Amino acid sequence: MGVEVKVEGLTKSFGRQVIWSDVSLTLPAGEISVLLGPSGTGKSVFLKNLIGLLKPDRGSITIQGNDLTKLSERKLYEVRKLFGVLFQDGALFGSMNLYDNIAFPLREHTRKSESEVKRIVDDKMEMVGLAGTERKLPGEISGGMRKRAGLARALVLDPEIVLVDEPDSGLDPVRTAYINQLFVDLNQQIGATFLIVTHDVNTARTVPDNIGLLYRRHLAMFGPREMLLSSEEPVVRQFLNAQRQGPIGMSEEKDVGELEAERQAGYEMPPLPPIALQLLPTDGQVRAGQRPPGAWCQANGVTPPPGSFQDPPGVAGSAGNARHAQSSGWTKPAGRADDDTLALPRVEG
Ligand SMILES: Nc1ncnc2c1ncn2[C@@H]1O[C@H](COP(=O)(O)OP(=O)(O)OP(=O)(O)O)[C@@H](O)[C@H]1O
Repeated sequence: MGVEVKVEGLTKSFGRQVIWSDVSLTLPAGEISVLLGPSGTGKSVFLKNLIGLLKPDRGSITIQGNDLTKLSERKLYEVRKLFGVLFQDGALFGSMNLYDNIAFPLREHTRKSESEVKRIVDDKMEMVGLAGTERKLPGEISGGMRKRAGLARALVLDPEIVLVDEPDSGLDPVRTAYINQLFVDLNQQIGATFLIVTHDVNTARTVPDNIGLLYRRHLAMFGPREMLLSSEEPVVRQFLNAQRQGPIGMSEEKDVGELEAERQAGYEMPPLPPIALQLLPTDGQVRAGQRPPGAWCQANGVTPPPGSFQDPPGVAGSAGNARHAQSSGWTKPAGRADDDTLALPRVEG
């Protein structure tokens, strides 16, 4: 399950306002990718282009050999069935209970019997932890539950590609952590290709296999998580480390004067923080797209920042690392203390 999405030279404007131009990236089949960018850089517009709700000015979006930008409305309707989308607010119908909201795409797009619909809805509600809330109305539940209901609805047609727009908006950090874990678990269970649009740096640091950053109407960088988290590229470094110092200003980019003032004030970019361990599925299995910690750095001769790939404080006995080791063939080199810096993956044969 999960299909590749290949975007080449995509450009979108509204009238004379260019939102972004020449965006090229490939979402690898079955992997989780995150798209970051300052507010207003066109991340949501990018998602809407991917599902054909907006038409780009130029460029192509290729899925299973079809260029979505060139499809007829009828063919596009068919290809859209590959997608499950979670919009920012869950986009639930306020007058329908959760069961009917989640059943809606099945009743609308398939000829399944009501007993079959019930089986699928029950299954998806269980997957997102909402079993027992079928009769609740969207207005009676929390924002986090609404998102999970929206997610269940996005899953009912068994999508190959799941698009998520700002899952953390309006959620506290704990609920954000829960929903992030849910994405990892779902990716492991259904194997779909995930693209998550977010501003949340912690999500970007711990969830995806790949990260992209939109900035100044371009895709500044897109690639494996470890590549961006060890990047010295000023924009990438500033954004991923949530710093004030760097080229991104209050309203998009800083001008030359602001940068010069910053330089004269002696501001320097702090050292790169450690690369966190990537979240594992809760059942301890490794997702198909998951790479062993440090694999990209090792393959590319990059020394990760000190302290990388350690368990977060409070995880006794390096349980997380042990789980990585167990399931990915990765081992911590002998003779290194638990609080030592980097342990690289074992290179096979
Ligand atoms: N249908 C539309 N017509 C005209 N302009 C639009 C339309 N949709 C979006 N825009 C403009 O495109 C720009 C990018 O909007 P978008 O919502 O994609 O940004 P974003 O990166 O998702 O922002 P945020 O992180 O704040 O949600 C904004 O200037 C917005 O006003």
